[in-house]
Amino acid sequence: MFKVPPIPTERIPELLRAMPKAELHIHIEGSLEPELIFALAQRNGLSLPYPSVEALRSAYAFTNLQSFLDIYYAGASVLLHEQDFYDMARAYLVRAAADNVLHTELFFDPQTHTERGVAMETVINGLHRACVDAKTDLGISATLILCFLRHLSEESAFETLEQAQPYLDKIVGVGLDSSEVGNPPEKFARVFARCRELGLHLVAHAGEEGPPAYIWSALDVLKVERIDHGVQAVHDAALMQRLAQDRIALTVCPLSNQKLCVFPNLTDHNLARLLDAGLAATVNSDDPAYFGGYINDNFTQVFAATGMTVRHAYQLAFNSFEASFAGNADKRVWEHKLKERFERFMEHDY
Ligand code: HPA
Ligand SMILES: [Zn+2]
Repeated sequence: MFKVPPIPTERIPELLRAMPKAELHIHIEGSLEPELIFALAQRNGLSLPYPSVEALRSAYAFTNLQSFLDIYYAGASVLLHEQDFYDMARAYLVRAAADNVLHTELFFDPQTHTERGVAMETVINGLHRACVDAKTDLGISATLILCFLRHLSEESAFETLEQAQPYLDKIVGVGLDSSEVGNPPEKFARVFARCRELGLHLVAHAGEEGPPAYIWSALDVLKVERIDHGVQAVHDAALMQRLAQDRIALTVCPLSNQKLCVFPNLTDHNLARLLDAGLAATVNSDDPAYFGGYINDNFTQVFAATGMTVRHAYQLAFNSFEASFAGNADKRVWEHKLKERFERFMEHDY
């Protein structure tokens, strides 16, 4: 185990921003800033039910997951053409590179678009082109994870998989998102089994608002490799043991949890408790345009609120590389860069 250098506490925010990291839980439609929503609406000749950027932004006051999802799907309705998807992903990737993100796995929700008559090809080609360009000119590696909307039917998920079939070389895996409570993982057992046969990686949102039982079934029925959110696992000791033993990563999103009232305050967040119990937790932004911050804001704010340590910082960044679906050669390079960055910090080199 890497011996973390004794970096002074007051330099932790700076360290958190500078350290290399991977982002594994980011809905690309949730990176759509109000300014870009308005620009795309204008470009596409659409009118919005808000008079200004400020009016739209001030509507971002959420009480739970559903209150957010309603406005999130409305925002995504300005995306029509391949270039729109490209521009959205490009804006996020530029922002992520500035936060020292070396690798990211972008969630996208095709049903939000195909239900409005936008072709799967338009969605995937636009996002994929942004990923290719980002590797070349930003030096950031980016891959795509197709998410099924769990409030829709199993039949719709199968139809979506069918539409994605010609583009499977452009996606690394599938996930499950949208309204959790009342839509348990079991509903998608067969479609996940099919995705597994196709060689795709599998993840699912579970235990954000839903019970530990949904995390168990994401693991045992869907056979996912990571759990998105998973913060409700602390209510089940046997589940905590299982997650720790199998090194199942949790992609935790502190500002999202705060904004959707999963925890009353950021000071109540259980991230340190998850790490201290030996779970492979990571920090992510979820929907940064809606929740008030990108990945570095998530890191600095949760550390400031809960008093986590340099050891936690190292562990979180290490976990993010380890839990990614990148190849082992890339992981070793990133982990080496991480160690080096921590060591250089001791020499006051920033
Ligand atoms: O945090 C989330 N949970 C479920 N679905 C979502 N879709 C975007 N963000 C989320
Ligand atoms: Zn999410």
